[in-house]
Amino acid sequence: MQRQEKISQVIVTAGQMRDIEDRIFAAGMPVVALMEKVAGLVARRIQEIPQIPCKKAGYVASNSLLKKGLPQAVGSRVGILVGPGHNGGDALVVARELHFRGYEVWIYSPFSKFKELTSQHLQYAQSLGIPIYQTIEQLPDSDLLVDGLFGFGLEKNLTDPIASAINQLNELSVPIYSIDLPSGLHTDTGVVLGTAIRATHTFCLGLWKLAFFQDPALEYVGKAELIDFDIPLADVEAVLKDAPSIKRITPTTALATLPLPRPPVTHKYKEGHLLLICGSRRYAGGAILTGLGARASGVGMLSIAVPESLKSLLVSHLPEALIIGCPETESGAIAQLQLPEKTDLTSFNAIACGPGLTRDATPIVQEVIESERPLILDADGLNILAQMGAIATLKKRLAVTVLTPHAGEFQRLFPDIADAKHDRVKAAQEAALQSGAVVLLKGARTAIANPQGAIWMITESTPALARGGSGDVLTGLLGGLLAQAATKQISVEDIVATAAWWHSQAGILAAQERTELGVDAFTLTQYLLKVLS
Ligand SMILES: NC(=O)C1=CN([C@@H]2O[C@H](COP(=O)(O)OP(=O)(O)OC[C@H]3O[C@@H](n4cnc5c(N)ncnc54)[C@H](O)[C@@H]3O)[C@@H](O)[C@H]2O)[C@H](O)CC1
Ligand SMILES: [K+]
Repeated sequence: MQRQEKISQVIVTAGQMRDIEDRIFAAGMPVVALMEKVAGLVARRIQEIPQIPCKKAGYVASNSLLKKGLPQAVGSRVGILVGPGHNGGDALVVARELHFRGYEVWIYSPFSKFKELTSQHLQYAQSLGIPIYQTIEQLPDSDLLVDGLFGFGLEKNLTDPIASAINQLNELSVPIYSIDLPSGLHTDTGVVLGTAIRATHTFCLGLWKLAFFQDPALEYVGKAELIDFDIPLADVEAVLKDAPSIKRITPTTALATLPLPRPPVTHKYKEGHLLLICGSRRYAGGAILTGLGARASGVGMLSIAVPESLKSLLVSHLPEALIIGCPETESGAIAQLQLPEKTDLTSFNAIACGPGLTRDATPIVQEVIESERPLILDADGLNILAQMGAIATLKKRLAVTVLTPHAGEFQRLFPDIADAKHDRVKAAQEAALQSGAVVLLKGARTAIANPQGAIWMITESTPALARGGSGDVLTGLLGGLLAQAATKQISVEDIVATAAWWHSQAGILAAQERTELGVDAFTLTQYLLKVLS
């Protein structure tokens, strides 16, 4: 794999980034030189992005310049927000470079103490005649702001005057480009420390920081871009070797698994046999959507257990599947798993259980949990598991379990684990460690954790997927892939991460073609294969 691809898959905490940086400095790279290099790259990127100056400037960007995306120094007034640490130092190098490129630059910095290097850059900027303001009221109009207030060194809540200054700067209708991460976000949890810059664009330096993929940060980072400044892979590997890895799923990693390879000579049972257990009289549609998700996975054989009264409906939607009509409760839930003759749960390579079951199907969920087959639990499968006591029940399982909760289901499953909304990555990690299951925690950015503490992040998604039934599609898709993986030597974690990536990409593609409003769960099933074609 190419260095750049490897670098783009890594996600680090603030502590790990600092350790990597320390190794580079210890090896002889001067701090000054690194700052110069990094901030130089940022300054160049800022010049490449076409600016649309604010109307008050009385300057209208020429269309031809915008179309060509050419740098546009003349008329661009740039405000540089400078903090006390090295993030501020980066910003001052950017200020100096833009000044020399003909931009009209001013600096805002309400601090009186700076780190040594930052202080030197500030002094030089002043000597160049770049105006420096300490109060927000003094600031002139600008077409663009560059945010270098805080980077990964911020740990405490922001207070006034800086907090109210940030709030006022956010109110200006001026694009804000943040250096490393929007000032005010916690680098690891993405939590807003009092207040934070709402960036239009963020240049993440060197390696992706965890905050970029935590739900609370998403509305602050804008368009995020990694600025690769040639960190040696050996330093990254040395720092991360003993820590549980956190990896982004990129198209390269997902497409290394998809489409699952098929030998030229095979038969349907060699390509995986999946049992879906889903649906009730009340929630019939969920069973269809789960089945359609499984269909897109290419699974060799699909059996779907539903309440008897849903059988003909399922047959009409999924003629290729074996539909197993089961005796039902008065409420219309599956009362008993009545598998065809000569079949028992060991006949299946994987079982996916939950969508649309209702809680009346408790005995069925108990039965599959006791089986020794790879099992995916979703929706009511998770709610029933929560009632049974998730951790104690899962620990007894002899085969792999994959849980696919959203934050609410997660809380019911693992009430003693810290709030999944606060630090989703840590929450998923803890749940997997304690239960021995693979945990896929759904959210704006899905996190997947295995019992060894490793994490996979789905870093691209769309709010179009926040819609009833889209989780059912994922469960079917994942089930189909898991059943096939059993014969193909692919790890469960890779399969789970791949399924989640595929599902998100289908949502993104469908939203591009049909708008975010046009991605109902049935439509989503129709876009799954388009992602691969
Ligand atoms: N990672 C790299 O390889 C490179 C990073 N660079 C840049 O450096 C920053 C990190 O710099 P650091 O000085 O460690 O931290 P910050 O600039 O984020 O700020 C810390 C600074 O702020 C003070 N402080 C902390 N919390 C508060 C608060 N709530 N209120 C007020 N002041 C606060 C603290 O005392 C420190 O003085 C990284 O993000 C990059 O932008 C390099 O330039 C290049 C290589
Ligand atoms: K920043």
